Amino acid sequence: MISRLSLQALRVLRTESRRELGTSRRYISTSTSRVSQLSTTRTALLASAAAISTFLISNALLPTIQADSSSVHDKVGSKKPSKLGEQVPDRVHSGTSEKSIKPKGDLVTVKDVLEHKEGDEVWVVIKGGVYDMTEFLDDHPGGREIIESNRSKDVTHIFNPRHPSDQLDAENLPVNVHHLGSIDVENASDEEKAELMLKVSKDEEDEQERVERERKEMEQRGLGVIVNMKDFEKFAEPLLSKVAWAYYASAGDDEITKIANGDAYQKVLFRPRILRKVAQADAKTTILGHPSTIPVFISPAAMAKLGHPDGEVNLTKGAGNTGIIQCISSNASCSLEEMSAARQKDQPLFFQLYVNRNRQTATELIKKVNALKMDAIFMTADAPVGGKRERDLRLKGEFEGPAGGVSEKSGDTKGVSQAMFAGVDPDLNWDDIAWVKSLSDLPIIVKGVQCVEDALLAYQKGADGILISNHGGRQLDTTRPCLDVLLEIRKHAPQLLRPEFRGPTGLSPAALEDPGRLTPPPPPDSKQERKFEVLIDGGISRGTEVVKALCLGANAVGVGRGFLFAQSVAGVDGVEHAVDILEQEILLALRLLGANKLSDLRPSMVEVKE
Ligand SMILES: Cc1cc2nc3c(=O)[nH]c(=O)nc-3n(C[C@H](O)[C@H](O)[C@H](O)COP(=O)(O)O)c2cc1C
Repeated sequence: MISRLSLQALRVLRTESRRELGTSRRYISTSTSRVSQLSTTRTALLASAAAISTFLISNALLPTIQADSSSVHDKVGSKKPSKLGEQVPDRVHSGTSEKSIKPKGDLVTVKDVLEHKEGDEVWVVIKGGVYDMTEFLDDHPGGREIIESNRSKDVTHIFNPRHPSDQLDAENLPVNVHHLGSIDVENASDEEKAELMLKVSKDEEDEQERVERERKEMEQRGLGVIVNMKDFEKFAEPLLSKVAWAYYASAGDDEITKIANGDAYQKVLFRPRILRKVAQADAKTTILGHPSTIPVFISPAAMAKLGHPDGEVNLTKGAGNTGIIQCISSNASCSLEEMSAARQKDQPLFFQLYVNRNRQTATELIKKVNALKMDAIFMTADAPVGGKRERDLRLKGEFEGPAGGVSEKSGDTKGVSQAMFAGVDPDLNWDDIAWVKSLSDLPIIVKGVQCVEDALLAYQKGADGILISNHGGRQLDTTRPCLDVLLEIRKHAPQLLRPEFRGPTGLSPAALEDPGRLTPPPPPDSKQERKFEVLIDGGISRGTEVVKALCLGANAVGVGRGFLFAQSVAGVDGVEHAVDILEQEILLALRLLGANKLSDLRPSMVEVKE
């Protein structure tokens, strides 16, 4: 059976297929012997290729690059270009790469591909192109099994939702993946075509039908049925594939922290003030100096394409249209270029950095982030290794290939999450803040702070702020909810907060002395030496929760899953609707609290139940 995407590829190829077949035959045999010669030096090639291997982990967004003679400590391209798209680092293949001398556009017969079902060379077909993956097998973060078990197949429909659409462009292809030419489907027999196609299991067919049906139903319902952020999750579940749902919803072990993150906000209660003019209310703020219409940013969450074909680009567009800020994941399923192209003029974008264990690769990524005019780097520090996310692990077979299909469910295959962390440096440490700073002038935020000691260290080591986060409960389970970390910082290191937020929660003597004052003045000796922002995410789904976090001194909050589900349900419209819901809820909370704007908020407006 021919997959939908392959039919599309077939149509595209029809024009190309008229090219002379003899050439491609000659080319294939040449290429085969060349690869055989290369096999003697494979070890050496793999060693150097590993240095710049890509696909997904941090470097998914990276082009393959020539070894850079400049020091990794050089600041490169950190000055903002005047126009979007300027100063993108050169994307050059290694001059020694064999594939760079392969002619493009040659036709490879289906028969040739099928003949590689056995033997040393592992070929696959993706989006009409034939690729020799042999040298890349060990570098593939999802494991070699997924490629090996689908060798000589058209794997487009496994590839697409997990990789940026420009991943196969010459400049983004890992140096050890060789593009052999275009597949000649036109001249293949029906049997050969059938053999090339991945077998779609009944389960998978049913799932595709279910997803399409649910999407249509959702379109008919319209976004009016979604009145709060939790509704997005409810409506997203039926229209997501099992794999996507498991990946988005999963958290570490028993998911205790994930649940506690949200529940913690219930112990913070408001102390509203009355009889204040609240007709005018405004939720605008700045985050790291950049304007935002609400004090909420999109926390970086990978693999948005699992939920919607346009993936993270939905988040970029939705954020741009509503004036909020997206923090892009290192493991985004759209490329940085795709998101940059969708970015509006002057739209701020933050970038979340997983530091690759190969520091040259990490350096190139930071250079690229500089050159693409991102506005801050969020260095994720709570994920030296991936958490044990069991929903995801249980579906690992389905992640790797269609259930019941040709893909073998090997014990070594990885779920989506596990595949994500293969390249991350587990030795990332406090000195690396200085290292990142040596490569970029952008503000550095340490993401994943979970106790006051580390908040203090982040300040001491020169970070420009912290994101209190436990990765949405996806890492170490039974860590405290993020709100408790904010409370601990208030108690033991209030100097990290802005002066007006260092006072006590609840009733203060100053307020009793002047009950008409909405906000007691900041303590006189509370001069902050350096601008340092305290951000928080985890379990936030309500405007009231946003306002509570702000009363307690957070500059802004991040929302991860909420936006993933919103874009899954309705793409850009879903993101815009989510921002609208949050904005309305924040404004309502402000008004009912007796405040008109975020700068009115103070700790005295809440009380914390112990
Ligand atoms: C599906 C998913 C993928 C995520 N991917 C990343 C990531 O690539 N990098 C990162 O630093 N955090 C990642 N996170 C964590 C989020 O940035 C954020 O800390 C978390 O989602 C906040 O909790 P919430 O989902 O309850 O809002 C991810 C979270 C989810 C749910």
